[in-house]
Order: sequence, then structure tokens, then C-alpha cells
Amino acid sequence: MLIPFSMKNCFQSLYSLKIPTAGYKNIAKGGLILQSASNNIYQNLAVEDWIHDHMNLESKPILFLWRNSPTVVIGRHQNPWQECNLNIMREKGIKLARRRSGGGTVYHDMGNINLTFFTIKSKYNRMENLKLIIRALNAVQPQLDVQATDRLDLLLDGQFKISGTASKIGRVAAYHHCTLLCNTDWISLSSVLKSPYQGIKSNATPSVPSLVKNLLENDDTLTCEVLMESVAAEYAAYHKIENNIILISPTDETVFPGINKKAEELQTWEWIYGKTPKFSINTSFNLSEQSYSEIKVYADIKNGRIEDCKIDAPDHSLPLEMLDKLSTSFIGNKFCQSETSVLINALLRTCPKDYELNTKWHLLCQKQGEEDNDERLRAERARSREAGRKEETKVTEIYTFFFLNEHKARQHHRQPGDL
Ligand SMILES: Nc1ncnc2c1ncn2[C@@H]1O[C@H](COP(=O)(O)OC(=O)CCCC[C@@H]2CCSS2)[C@@H](O)[C@H]1O
Repeated sequence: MLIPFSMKNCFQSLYSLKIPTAGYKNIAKGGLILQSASNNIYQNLAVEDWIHDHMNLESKPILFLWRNSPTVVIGRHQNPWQECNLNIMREKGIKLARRRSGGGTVYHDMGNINLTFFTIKSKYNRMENLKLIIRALNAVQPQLDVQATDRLDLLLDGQFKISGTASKIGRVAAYHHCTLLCNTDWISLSSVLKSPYQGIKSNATPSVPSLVKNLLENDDTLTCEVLMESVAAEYAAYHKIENNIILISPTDETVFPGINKKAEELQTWEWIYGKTPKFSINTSFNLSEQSYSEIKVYADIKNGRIEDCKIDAPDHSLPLEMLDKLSTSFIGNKFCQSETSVLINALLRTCPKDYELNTKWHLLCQKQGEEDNDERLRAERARSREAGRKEETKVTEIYTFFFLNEHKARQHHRQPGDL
């Protein structure tokens, strides 16, 4: 049964659960089942943080059920440039979030359920939680062949991943959270979970790609709603509590004091990009399709900012000073689209007088040719116009190298069942 949060007076503020009250004890004796009323990833991750930081989980474990609008969620120690296609995400309005738990990158949308199992550290048991999910799936469809693997994925029919796991273990509290693919948009999933970048070197945690499948493809009764109800029923039975799902609002400060600040922090550039482990990019491109002058670029990126950058033309097609000027200007800047385009626009205004050099400078800094039939570049220009910038964003070779070099992307072909 789903209890709307207007009934929250039953237990006042969840915050007060730190000191359990007699009234509360009657409602959630051996645990709580919560469901988020929000589909915003940052708000939902903030609920996880809040419960982890503030709730007394001793003898009161919590199951939190939540879903998100389209989002790519990277692990705490991952590199977003290495894991996903930020350009496609930008175009499609798909959010990027960094979670506090480790592990790989997954795609969320309303066809994917997230389940967070909170316990005190000593009761943390991921395999038990996965077995509970398998029982819930089999309660709806006994024919379903779902197994947990050693790396705590759930596999359907021995080969298709339907769930990925990650966890965070604190000093006192711990949580295990996992996904469950019911009816996710596999086209989006497969297009955003590959990076266009080549030549990235880093110690960031790499994801482990798998063949994935939606449960609904096996049985059309396995909707997100049915599965959430079933997992809740199984959790209630296991913990011998009433099967009540409490609907919570993650922005309600009366229930979760300080939660909006947590959600804001999770949305900052400094958290999402700035926490990327140090990495370097070493790559090259041709000045234009006609001229085969090779430009080599090397950049070190620390805390999301360009710490060192070298741009070289081994065939001396561009003077060293010009390349130095360009590379030096990148140092200290965020490795991000808007800062780079502002920078390049400024540089374009200082182009050399010599005609030949001037042309090359523009070739280096202003991408021509491809741009009119490139959807991404057109979108970028449209965004620039919308933003009312006096000068359109110049789309440049360097800019393309940094952000739009999808022409260098690895080609992936869908295999049966491959999302
Ligand atoms: N939603 C979803 N569910 C299951 N598997 C997925 C999903 N999205 C992508 N993938 C597949 O998993 C790999 C990455 O596997 P990998 O094992 O590297 O990473 C994970 O599984 C992390 C799970 C994190 C779960 C958290 C729970 C709440 S917030 S996110 C990816 O390349 C795809 O092949």
C-alpha cells in the first residue's frame, strides 16, 4: 500500500527518528519502505546522503525506491569524458550525476528502478538484498531465470544484465544500491554510454560493459510499478513489517532539514566534473580535410581543469609561438565547452597579420566545411543565438578536439539483446 506523504504527521519528521518516539515505533517496527515522489537524480541522491548521515538505522533498516528522468550516473572515482558521450547528452537534455558510491556508469530513465538498502554497517549484506529482489521477481513471474553473479550483477537467462550494484560504507551506516531494468530506452542507453574521446590516460575506475535487457521484453506484466510493489512486499515480509510504502518529497525541509543544500552540492561542476581523478589526453588531428597538416595535442587535466597543455605541429605548418599562445591560454581553464569557446573566440580576434598564417590560424581555430551538415554544431550555434550572445560561438578545430570529436568515436554495433 502506498501512503501519501500528507500522512507524515504519523511520524512527524524523519529527522526525529534519530531518537525513536513511541508513536513512530508502531508504524515502522523493524524497518521502513520509502518511495521518492521526485524523478530528479540530484534530489534522490541527496535523500540517500541524508538518510546515510542522519538516520539511526539500528534495528530499523530502510528500503528506498526511486526513479529518475534520463540521467547518466557515474561512480565516485570515474571520468565522465571517458565514460559517456557528453555531447549527445547535452543535445538530448540527459543529465549527468556523480554518485558517492564507487563502481561503473549506468543509464537511468523512468523504465529503470533504483533500490537502496540502508543498514548499519554490521548488517550490510548485498547478496541477501539481491536474493530478496530475485524472490520478488519470481513472485510476479515464477518462470523468470535470474541469477546473481560474483560481481553482484543480476543476470537474466544467464547472459543479460538487468541490475548493477554499487555501495557506500560509512563509519556507522552503509548502503547498497542497485538498478533494475524494466523498460529503459535502450537506444539512449547505448548511445550515451560510449565516449567519443581517444587517447585518454587515467587511473579512474573503468566501467564493465555488459549485454543488457529489459525485463519487460521477457514478460509484459513486469512493469516498474508491479516490480516496485513486489520488492516492497518481499522486503516487508523479510523484515516482518507492514507492507506500507511511504511516499516522500525530497525537497521537504521539514522532514529532511538541510536536504536542499545537499542536492545543490551534487549539481555543482566542482562535484560532477571537478572530482574526476587526474587524467591526460594525447591525440592528434588534421588541420583540415584538404591539408594534411597534423596537429598533436597533449593535455593534463586535474580537478577538471587544464593543468598543462602542449599543441604541436610536427611538420612546422604553424609557428611555434602561435601554438604556444594557444596552449598557454588553455592552462588553468575548466575542461569544459563554454570556457573553451570563450577563450577561442578571444584568440580569434588576435590573429596574425601575415595572410598565410592568418588562414592557418583560422583553420586551427575555426572549423569549416563539416559544420553545416553537422547536427551537433548547428545545435551549438542555435544555443549560442538563443543565449543572445552578440557573437556566435566559433566552432573550432581545437574546440572540436576538446568537445565534438565524435568522428573519432569507436563504432559499436548492436548485438541481439545488447542495449
Ligand atoms: N540501468 C542499468 N542497469 C543495469 N545495467 C546497466 C544500466 N545502465 C547501463 N548498464 C550496463 O552496465 C554497465 C556498467 O556496469 P558496471 O558494473 O561497470 O557498473 C554498474 O553496474 C554500476 C551500478 C550502479 C548502480 C547505482 C544504483 C543507484 S545510482 S547508480 C554499462 O556499461 C551497461 O552495459
